[in-house]
Amino acid sequence: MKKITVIGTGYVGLVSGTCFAESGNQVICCDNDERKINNLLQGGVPIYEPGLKELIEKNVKKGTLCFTSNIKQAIREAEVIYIAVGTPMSPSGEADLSFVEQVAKTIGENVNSYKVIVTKSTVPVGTGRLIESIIKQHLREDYPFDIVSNPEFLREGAAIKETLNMERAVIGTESDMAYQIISELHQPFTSTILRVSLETAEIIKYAANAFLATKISFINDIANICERVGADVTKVSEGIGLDSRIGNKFLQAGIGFGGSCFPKDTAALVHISQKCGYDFKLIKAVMETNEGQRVKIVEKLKDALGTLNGKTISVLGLAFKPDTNDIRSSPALDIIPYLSVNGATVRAFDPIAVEETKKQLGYQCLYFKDIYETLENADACLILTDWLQVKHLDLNKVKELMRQPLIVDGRNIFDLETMQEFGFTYLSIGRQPINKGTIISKAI
Ligand SMILES: NC(=O)C1=CN([C@@H]2O[C@H](COP(=O)(O)OP(=O)(O)OC[C@H]3O[C@@H](n4cnc5c(N)ncnc54)[C@H](O)[C@@H]3O)[C@@H](O)[C@H]2O)C=CC1
Ligand SMILES: O=C(O)[C@H]1O[C@H](OP(=O)(O)OP(=O)(O)OC[C@H]2O[C@@H](n3ccc(=O)[nH]c3=O)[C@H](O)[C@@H]2O)[C@H](O)[C@@H](O)[C@@H]1O
Repeated sequence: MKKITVIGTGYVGLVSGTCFAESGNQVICCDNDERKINNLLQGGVPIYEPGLKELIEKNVKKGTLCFTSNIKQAIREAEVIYIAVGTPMSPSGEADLSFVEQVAKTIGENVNSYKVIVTKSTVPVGTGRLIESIIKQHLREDYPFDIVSNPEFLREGAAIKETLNMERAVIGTESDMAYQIISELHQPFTSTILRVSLETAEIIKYAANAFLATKISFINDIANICERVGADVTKVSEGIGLDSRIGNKFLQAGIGFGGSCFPKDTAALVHISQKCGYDFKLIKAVMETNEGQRVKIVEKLKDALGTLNGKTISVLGLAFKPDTNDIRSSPALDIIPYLSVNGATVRAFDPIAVEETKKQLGYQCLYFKDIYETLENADACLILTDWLQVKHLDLNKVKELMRQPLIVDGRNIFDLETMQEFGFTYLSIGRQPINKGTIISKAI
């Protein structure tokens, strides 16, 4: 049992802290956002993540998990301190380290015994050393401490499952004692623990995200070729994915990657490489392809409708992917304002991300939690997130509700034969259009 303080109670901090409590440690999750902490103290959970609420309730009840905005006190009580604050993209594309630096200073000022200080936030190479020097600068007395990089690989929507059963833990540190402590913390979650240097651990995180982003842009480029040559990208994914050297994951073509990490981390990696004098052309191309996918889907829609002006468009999905209410860098945030500015009325559906989207887009669209209500009298349906509710749509009902049966699908949810059978005009990614140019408007 270790006393752990997690600084930053967001997606990563809250999930990690809760899972460390579940595996038998005494955990304090702290944050400088008092509203967030008050909400947690009152039993609320600021994010939607399957299984999280139950695990928080269980561990709070057991007394192994608590929340506070008194960060100084939480630092003093800890043996292990996890830094899990945000590292957002700055306007230049670089990772903004101001939250990390601020936390390092507060840690330095409050260290009162030996502590292991672990970075879980995704940070550019060299940040571990920077944290070490900031802490040293602010120490009140000459207390010993060790620095560790322990990057996070969880996926939103599967965060609890993937933390309790992680595929691997990467621990970057020079200290044998710190390695011992952090590897013991991970033993309940995985037997695959890789010990590396601080710098190697930091770059492993960026390399992992950049590689996954590359797979997505690669298949999207192949999808764009498929459209031109009459092939089907879903079959191409299957065909190449059967090769165990390639694997079938992250080969789903569509509107490209969103979320709080791939866009930010690919941009940060470009800066990391520039800083060390390397021109990482591949990752720049990955980003360019990704941006192009959002434009392409809107072009397909415009092309099918003739004009956006005066049209009613039902957008299905606001979150950047299913099972999360996270809308950071979600395609919907770019696409809805574009449709609206160009004269369309947008009716948007999402099962859980409506409140978050309202905060950003306000009344640029009408919001619905009922998927069928969203589709009433629509000239087109635009699928942006592969929610289960979208996959399970009753297509007969959809056809009845819409003004004309036009679906533009950014996630390749339906098979072409089904859409042909139901008589939709169906435009997807990397596959042949169905009934293009034959939309028949219903008289209403
Ligand atoms: N969201 C994800 O799925 C993953 C995120 N990461 C990385 O983990 C880090 C955190 O990401 P998220 O949890 O998504 O961010 P988040 O924005 O959800 O949470 C960060 C939290 O840190 C708090 N904070 C900021 N400054 C603080 C300070 N000085 N003192 C105390 N608290 C402070 C904020 O109030 C916020 O609650 C980022 O570096 C991200 O790249 C890594 C893997 C997965
Ligand atoms: O560093 C992070 O924050 C995390 O980033 C991603 O996790 P996440 O952003 O939660 O979501 P993913 O499931 O990876 O999806 C990212 C985006 O790629 C898109 N995607 C994913 C897979 C695919 O085949 N095609 C595709 O377009 C998704 O729709 C989504 O917009 C990584 O998968 C995690 O390992 C990592 O820890």
